[in-house]
This record gives sequence, structure tokens and C-alpha cells, in this order.
Amino acid sequence: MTQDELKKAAALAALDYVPEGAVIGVGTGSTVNHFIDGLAGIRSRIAGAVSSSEASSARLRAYGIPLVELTNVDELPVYVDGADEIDGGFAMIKGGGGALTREKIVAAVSRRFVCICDASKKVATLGCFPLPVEVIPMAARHVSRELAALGGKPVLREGFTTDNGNLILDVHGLAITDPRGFETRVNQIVGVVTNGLFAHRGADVLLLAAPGGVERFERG
Ligand SMILES: O=C(CO)[C@H](O)[C@H](O)COP(=O)(O)O
Repeated sequence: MTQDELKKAAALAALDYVPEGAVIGVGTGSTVNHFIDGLAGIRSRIAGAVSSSEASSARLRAYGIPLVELTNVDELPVYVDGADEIDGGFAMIKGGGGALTREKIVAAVSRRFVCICDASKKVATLGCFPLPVEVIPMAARHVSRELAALGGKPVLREGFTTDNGNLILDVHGLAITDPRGFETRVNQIVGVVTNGLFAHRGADVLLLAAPGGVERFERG
């Protein structure tokens, strides 16, 4: 199976977690695109979706799935999204697609985070995938220096602006042994909007697709 076929298998398994009549949270990325394609087949069963990016909104809209503003919702029963890496404690690095801030906001109001991944995303220690950090443009040099002082090698994502009008620094060379602590530390740098560590609000369910099938893991 190709990596994309594995992503699709994980994504379709997440349809089991979509409650009847609910508004659900929808993430961003190539794995989530498969989920949205699957959701289209059951769209009459849901009330709508809160989207985490302009790209996902466009795909949902194309299928006629009603988009709901997060400002009109207090809580979502479930949020389905991919990850760039996930560790054994259900902490993740996200933001490869640059949607980390809206993803973190939608995840924060969701009761259950269902993470959909192919098996290559499962790691022992987070950080092989460069950690995305969204920054206010005027703070980019300052934040870069601070991240370098923490031991990382920040690289500006050239030619990329987030849906919020900000920049992304991708931080290479990290081995994140304390994901919660590092998430907090990076958030304390002035000028950082969000970082791509989802440790304080990690996944609740992991659907991990390997050639032998989709394994389901639940946080205890
Ligand atoms: O965090 C994300 C986007 O900001 C994605 O979930 C993450 O990058 C995984 O993407 P893909 O499903 O394309 O592998």
C-alpha cells in the first residue's frame, strides 16, 4: 500500500467516530482531505462542520457540507485531524500544512480528538519532523534567536503566509523529551502565536494505518 492509501484507510476509519446530527471539527491536510471525501458520503447525517483552515473550508463547501463558525459553538463532540508526528503519550507535532493555530483552537473546544495517521507518523521521541511555530511577522528575527537559544535551528518557511496573516518558523534539530514543558516554553516567547506541539491537548484516539489494517488506540 502507498502512504496515501494508508492515510485514506485511517481517514475512513474515523467516520465511525462521527455522531449522528452533530457539528464536528475538521482539521487540515492530505489525510483530512480523505476524511472530508468520506464525510461527503454521510453528509445528511451531520449538522455541519467547524473547519480549521481555508483549504478544508473550500473542500467542505464543495461537497455542500454546512460550515459553522466556531463563534457560534460552545463545544464540539469530536475533532478529526492528522499529525506530522505522534508519540506514545498521544502528544503530537502538527502544522506541516501551516494551519496549527486554528487547529489548536478547534481542538481546544472539542471533547474528543481523533488523530488519523499512517504508521510512519508514530515516533518514540518528537522532533525529527521540524516543529512549526507561527509568529507575528515583525517578531520573526527575535523569535528565531530565542528558539536557537533553546537548541533548535529555526528556518523561515519561504513564501508562506498563514490563514491568519503570519509567518512560520520550522524548527529543526530538536529531540523533545518533555513535550508539555517545551510547548509551554515556546509559547512564552514574545511574538509566538502558537507552536505545533499538541501535548497539553493531545489526541484521545489514534487511528494508525499500517499495511495490515488500521489499529485503534485510546488514551487511558
Ligand atoms: O497539522 C497539519 C496541518 O497543519 C496536518 O494535520 C499535518 O501536517 C499532517 O498532514 P498530512 O495529513 O498531509 O500528512
